[in-house]
Amino acid sequence: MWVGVVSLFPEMFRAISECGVTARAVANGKLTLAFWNPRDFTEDNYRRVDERPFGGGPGMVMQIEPLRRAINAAREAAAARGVVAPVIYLSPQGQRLSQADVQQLSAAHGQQGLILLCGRYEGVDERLIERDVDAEWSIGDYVLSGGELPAMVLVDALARLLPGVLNTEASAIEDSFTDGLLDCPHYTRPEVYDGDTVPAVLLSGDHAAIKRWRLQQSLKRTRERRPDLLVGRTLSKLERQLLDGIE
Ligand SMILES: NC(=O)c1ccc(NCc2cccc(O)c2)nc1
Repeated sequence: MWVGVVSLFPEMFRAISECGVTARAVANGKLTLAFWNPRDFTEDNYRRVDERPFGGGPGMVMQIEPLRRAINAAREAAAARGVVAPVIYLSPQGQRLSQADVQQLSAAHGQQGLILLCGRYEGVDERLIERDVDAEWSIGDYVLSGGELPAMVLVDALARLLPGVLNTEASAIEDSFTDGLLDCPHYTRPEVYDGDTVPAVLLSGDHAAIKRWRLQQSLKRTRERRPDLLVGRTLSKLERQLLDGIE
């Protein structure tokens, strides 16, 4: 998967290109990150990328031209690789991103690519969004100092869905729970910690019982913490029984 990033702080992305699962995906060529800094596409001596907002008010707004030039450079690089890459803008005004959306984005663009536009300051001139942005996404209802962290969140979530990035066993587990439920509790050694034991079923070796227990825990945890996730969800007969506490 090829991801073009338009950002004033490309060095921030070392957090995913140099650490963990995403770093391995970059190292083995499953994920490619390429960067364009709007400041390199300025023409004035001060390399201006922002200006005061028309109509007054606090903060600054990112100007159209450096962003357009950076996006066009990213588009050319994508085209040179035969990749058609939509431009995604991360902002609090975007659609709330869910795992289902990540799966859809992965299915639609996972093998191709994306261009991620990271805003700073109070955001970008609306005319840039109208002309060049294909989709606007938000990772949550809070304001951050830039779109870089949301962009890394999206890249991380997409990278985990790429074939071979997670070991097959882990991704199988992930799939069974990312079908809209919260994850079950997890335990590992020691078996007893300061008097606290591990649920016996997990030590039983009865894989059917373990699978049932984990599903029941996910369902109960989801009902307790995120009942909204169960709204409109058709439960299987087994899920209904497990939720109602019938072992
Ligand atoms: N919730 C998010 O995905 C998110 C995204 C970006 C961001 N900051 C940069 C920015 C960008 C645009 C407008 C704006 O007001 C702020 N903060 C939060």
